[in-house]
Amino acid sequence: MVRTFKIKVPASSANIGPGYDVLGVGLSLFLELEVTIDSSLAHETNDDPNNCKLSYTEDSEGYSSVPLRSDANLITRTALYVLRCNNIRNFPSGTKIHVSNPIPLGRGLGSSGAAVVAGVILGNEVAQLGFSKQRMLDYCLMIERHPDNITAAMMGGFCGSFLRDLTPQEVERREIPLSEVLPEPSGGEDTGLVPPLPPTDIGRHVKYQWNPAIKCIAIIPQFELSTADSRGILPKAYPTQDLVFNLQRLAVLTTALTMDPPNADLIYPAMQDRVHQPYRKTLIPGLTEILSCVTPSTYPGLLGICLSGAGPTILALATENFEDISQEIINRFVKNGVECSWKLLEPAYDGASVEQQ
Ligand SMILES: Nc1ncnc2c1ncn2[C@@H]1O[C@H](COP(=O)(O)OP(=O)(O)O)[C@@H](O)[C@H]1O
Ligand SMILES: N[C@@H](CCOP(=O)(O)O)C(=O)O
Repeated sequence: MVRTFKIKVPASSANIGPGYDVLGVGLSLFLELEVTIDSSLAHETNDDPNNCKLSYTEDSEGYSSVPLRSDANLITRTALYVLRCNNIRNFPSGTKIHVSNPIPLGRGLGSSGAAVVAGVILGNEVAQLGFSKQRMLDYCLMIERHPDNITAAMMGGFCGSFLRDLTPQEVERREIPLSEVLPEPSGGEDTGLVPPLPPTDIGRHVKYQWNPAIKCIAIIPQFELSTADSRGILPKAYPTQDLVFNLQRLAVLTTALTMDPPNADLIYPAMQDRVHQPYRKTLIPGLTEILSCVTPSTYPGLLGICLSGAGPTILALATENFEDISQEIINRFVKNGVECSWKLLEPAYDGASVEQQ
């Protein structure tokens, strides 16, 4: 018997200004996996971690760069981690995975978060583990250690999330180097290790309302900026007044985005940040000018503007005038030698999904 199912996971924009590592909104741009498993072969034991056939549509973002070996590709490495935590070494023989990915890589639209969520769901479906989304979040957070993209991609909508304090024993389990959590890419000796199960309820979240009149304009520069590099540039400590600056705005912003009609006089200042954007400006030409010069008073319809995730994409929240707003931001990037594309997106309210076919 052949099992076929489709996994869909939304992109996400994290931080939304002051909500560094806290806020994320799922977006209407979906990573999709078409999976086929020949269950007549599923019970065959096999020692090859690369026995599944992985392919991408030719129009997928990163088509020419993402690895197709399942112990090297982020989606399938993540799935292998879930399988191995549950005493299953590899994909069933005859597993085929065809990926369609419209989420630009390394741009601040949660491509890695979507890949990790898709991989955990894939592992859950292949092994028929019956995990809830909340339990799958634990596996995701063992791999992508900030909850904002992962939570928005898994749960959908506009989310706030935190990581709970772990017990010393859990920290010991949690602090396993990623190389032990995920199988080594091709060439690494398969140690046969069974990774410990992740602690439960590592991440907790709430889903906020979102005024549907508020649309998400993503202005996407053509250069990649890895999230790891963009996180590495941030200070390890902050002046109290900068943290208070962000906390105050975070508390106001989560409600301001639910209000009808939307109030730009509240949303625009509430989207300011002193924790990550000031330091990332050195990595993104034109960011300083764009965040300070494109305002609701110069562009009617604009509510707020910020770096999307770790960048370089700019997220502009607006109710109208989308073309003019995006063109102004594109023009300012071009003046700094950066070419861009743009997309008009909506929140993805339902998050990740699986459709049996
Ligand atoms: N659909 C995908 N398939 C395989 N790997 C992916 C996919 N999406 C993202 N990745 C991996 O994640 C990396 C980008 O992650 P990251 O630097 O966090 O940027 P982003 O802001 O897009 O999340 C890519 O270089 C690639 O290694
Ligand atoms: N809070 C994180 C969010 C990273 O989002 P991504 O879409 O760039 O992966 C950060 O700002 O580092």
